[in-house]
Amino acid sequence: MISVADARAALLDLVKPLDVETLRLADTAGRVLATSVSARRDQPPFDASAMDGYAVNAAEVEQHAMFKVVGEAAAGHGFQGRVGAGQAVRIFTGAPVPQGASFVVIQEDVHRKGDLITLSNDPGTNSNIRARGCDFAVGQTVTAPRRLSPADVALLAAMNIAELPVRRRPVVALLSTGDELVMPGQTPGPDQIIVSNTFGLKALLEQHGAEVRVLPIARDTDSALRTAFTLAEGADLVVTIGGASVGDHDLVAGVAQSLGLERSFYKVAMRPGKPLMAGRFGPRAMVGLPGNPVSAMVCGRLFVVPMVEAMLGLPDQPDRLKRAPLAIALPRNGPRAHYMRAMWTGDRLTPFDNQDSSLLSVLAQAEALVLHPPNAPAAAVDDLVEYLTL
Ligand SMILES: Nc1nc2c(c(=O)[nH]1)N[C@H]1C(S)=C(S)[C@@H](COP(=O)(O)OP(=O)(O)OC[C@H]3O[C@@H](n4cnc5c(N)ncnc54)[C@H](O)[C@@H]3O)O[C@H]1N2
Ligand code: MOO
Repeated sequence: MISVADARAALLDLVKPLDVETLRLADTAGRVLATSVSARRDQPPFDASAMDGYAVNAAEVEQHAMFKVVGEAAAGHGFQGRVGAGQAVRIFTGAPVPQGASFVVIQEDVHRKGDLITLSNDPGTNSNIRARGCDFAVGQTVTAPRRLSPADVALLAAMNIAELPVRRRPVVALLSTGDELVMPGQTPGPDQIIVSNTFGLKALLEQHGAEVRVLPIARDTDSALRTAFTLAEGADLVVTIGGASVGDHDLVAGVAQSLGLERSFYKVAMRPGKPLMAGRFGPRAMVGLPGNPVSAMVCGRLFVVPMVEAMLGLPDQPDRLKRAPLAIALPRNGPRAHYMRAMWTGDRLTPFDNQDSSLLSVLAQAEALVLHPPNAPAAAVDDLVEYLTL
């Protein structure tokens, strides 16, 4: 058995950043920017009015001052002349501030009669002008690698970048094995259950940017597994679920090795998830997840998500554990790192009583995984523990 940290390092060794593709800006949300890009313009490209009102020379602004309105500046239609002494230009939000003007008096502070305005209220000291380039200036960069948020996409649009270099999404083939499994919506036999891990992992990995292919469930025979593996052709990563343990029907390792898997490890000192396996499988990586549903999901979160991120070219961020006090005591731990499903009780964490790795109802309620390290002594109420937010 190897440690969680060694398993993580070995898994990251199996993958590398994928190719770069160019996409239209509108298709890039959630994708990972592969090369830094720079603004092609200043924003705003001119000094712009932030309010609807009247553009005047700041030196002339005082309560009761009067101006003659000589023209109009609207967004998309600037005023072409110059604002002279005693003059004002009617201006709207987003319009270029005309030459000669340096202050926008909001219309609420103005009394207008015909072409004449009087500053009826104190206009204050805020000029209501957004200086050219105050948002960003030409050449300002958005630095890669970066997963693009909706706000990033808006920023890149404003920078006039219509196409972007992004990493190809890693294709992950998910292969569930077991005679007991049927798809949701089917009628299970008396000894059967509904496959669940595939759906949880698909959701998890898609959330982190993978393109997931769900392969048909493989029966517990060598030939069914062989066929299933051939369907993973073209994937960057094959993830098997189940059949990883030591039982007579746990065939995954044997079949994969007969097809050329170079195993890099088998078994990790953790709970849940001990019978985790991984290796290089021809041109792709393979991870064999344990079948117990919580084990598969926890290993997916701790190990497969970082592999997806590495293929997307994102920097390795060893799961940054936070610390919080315990709401209940914990017994001493054995030799495996225990990732305990827990929920918040105020600002303290309460691991669930039942940590069995089959309990999806507990996992679904859990808000955090509390890490009880290998061979840790018993922990008391209010002792600080490390945790990972789910
Ligand atoms: N003698 C030993 N037995 C077991 C050991 C051990 O060390 N010695 N380890 C246990 C641990 S820990 C785990 S975890 C499991 C892992 O077993 P497998 O990876 O071989 O998984 P299966 O036996 O195929 O299934 C376990 C359990 O999970 C259900 N399952 C499987 N796949 C799915 C799926 N896609 N969706 C929903 N549920 C699934 C399956 O029906 C079983 O109930 O081994 C222990 N045994
Ligand atoms: O390692 Mo198993 O995953 O505890 O049920």
